[in-house]
Amino acid sequence: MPGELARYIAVKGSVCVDGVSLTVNAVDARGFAVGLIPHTLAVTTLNERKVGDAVNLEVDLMARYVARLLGAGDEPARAAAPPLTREALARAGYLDDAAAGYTDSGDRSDATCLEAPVSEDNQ
Ligand SMILES: Cc1nc2c(=O)[nH]c(=O)nc-2n(C[C@H](O)[C@H](O)[C@H](O)CO)c1C
Repeated sequence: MPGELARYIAVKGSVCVDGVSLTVNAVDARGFAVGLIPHTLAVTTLNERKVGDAVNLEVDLMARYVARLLGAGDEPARAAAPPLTREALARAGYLDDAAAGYTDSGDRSDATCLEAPVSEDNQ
């Protein structure tokens, strides 16, 4: 796991692996652990992953907001989090779209996920 992502991953928090939302069960210095239920294995490509494969990781938006709020003066943390707006929260599923006055256009070009490739080299 790239070091810059480790700060955003916490037990019981969410992480996206190859686009699949998962719950973090454990974290240590080497990385994090998740459990995979049969449904997830059946309907995603995660059952094709082998030890050492590179995967796409996306960390939780709320974790990045917290890091941003706590990270005054920490430029990487501040840059990683988008501005905290009702629309951004609605896009991420934390607010009802209508209540936020936001209509989903389906356009994810301004998506707020922080992505990083993971390989054996940077674990
Ligand atoms: C939050 C979450 N956590 C897990 C998990 O820890 N393990 C797991 O196997 N599946 C989880 N899921 C469900 C998957 O995101 C879902 O099965 C896929 O996205 C396919 O719909 C979800 C939604």
